[in-house]
Amino acid sequence: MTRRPPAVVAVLGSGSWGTTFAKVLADAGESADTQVRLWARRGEIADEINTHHTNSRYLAETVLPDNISCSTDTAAVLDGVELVVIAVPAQSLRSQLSAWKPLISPDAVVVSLMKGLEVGTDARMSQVLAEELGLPEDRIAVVSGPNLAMEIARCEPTASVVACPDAEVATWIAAACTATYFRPYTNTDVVGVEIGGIVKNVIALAVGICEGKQMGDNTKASVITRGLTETTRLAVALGGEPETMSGLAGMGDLIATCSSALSRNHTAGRLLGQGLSLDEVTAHMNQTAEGIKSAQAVLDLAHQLKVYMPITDSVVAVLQGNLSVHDLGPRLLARELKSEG
Ligand SMILES: NC(=O)C1=CN([C@@H]2O[C@H](COP(=O)(O)OP(=O)(O)OC[C@H]3O[C@@H](n4cnc5c(N)ncnc54)[C@H](O)[C@@H]3O)[C@@H](O)[C@H]2O)C=CC1
Ligand SMILES: O=C(CO)COP(=O)(O)O
Repeated sequence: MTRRPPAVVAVLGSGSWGTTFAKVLADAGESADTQVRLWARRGEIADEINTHHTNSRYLAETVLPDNISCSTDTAAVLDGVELVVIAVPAQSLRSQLSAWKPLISPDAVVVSLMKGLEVGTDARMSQVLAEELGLPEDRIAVVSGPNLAMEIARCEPTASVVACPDAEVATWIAAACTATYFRPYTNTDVVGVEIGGIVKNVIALAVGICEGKQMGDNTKASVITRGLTETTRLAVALGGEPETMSGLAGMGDLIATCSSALSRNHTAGRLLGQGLSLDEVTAHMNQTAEGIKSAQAVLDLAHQLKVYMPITDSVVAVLQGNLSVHDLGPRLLARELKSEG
């Protein structure tokens, strides 16, 4: 029997992607009169959304649907909700879950939109959710793909992946976020989908550095391609499927993120390539570039699993100040010759 759509959906996190995905859910559920409750940390964000149906700090002049409400009252946002979507910076997730756990319905499905590895534990966001909320894995899902928020806020068409070990749960979530401009595919490979979304941010830093140094398309294409190779190595070592990496959550997101000035990770890399220090880049960014903090965790996982990730290794060396952006290319090119595989 097909499960009915959720009457109410909660989205925790009113940044660019949380607000945009709330719009996707609201547009998808318009005919079913779905109500989307968005949680904001700051009252002024909630007031603007409820009054003007905009979130100008993150989405400029995008007008949000009327079936989105926003509140700083987490209990009110989560009350009785069966589908909870979380879109906060990865490094902030765990510290908030202890307060959120008693407010989340015991039968809720929780979806992560986050693309980071937790510093210190190297844990994926779905793992953090399972640990802190005590939910079975078939009630935790991930959405990831070529999903630059600003383009989606403008209703520019894209596809994405909803991953959950339970295919029926993935299908139920996908139905709840299917809009005329947003086409979610389903996958049961949570590991592969998450790793694709996490490591592409690190590769995007490298491609951004190439951009900042005004290197050519051949160079960037080579970094993107070899970046997909090392991403796939890590995903498979963690139990992911190689096919997932040639899909939307792997190659798709890598292409979008490494090609777009909208990408915060690509932008951070470009600024590094132009000679800014990491502190200067961080001060310049008013949004989250997950790759900056996740890169070391990705490399830690690679070392633990004996997975060779030379691009990630070089990005970490740059971020740590142990490698100049001018030496990143030569370091990668000077390695011993080997087969492409
Ligand atoms: N923006 C995009 O195009 C996309 C972002 N994502 C992922 O979505 C996740 C959320 O990122 P964005 O919405 O882009 O971030 P953002 O930088 O646009 O907004 C961050 C949001 O988190 C809040 N925040 C910051 N620190 C916090 C803390 N310590 N506790 C609670 N909330 C805090 C901010 O107030 C803001 O509402 C990230 O993991 C990102 O990789 C995934 C796909 C697309
Ligand atoms: O994940 C994203 C696109 O799919 C957004 O990328 P950035 O976090 O680099 O902006």
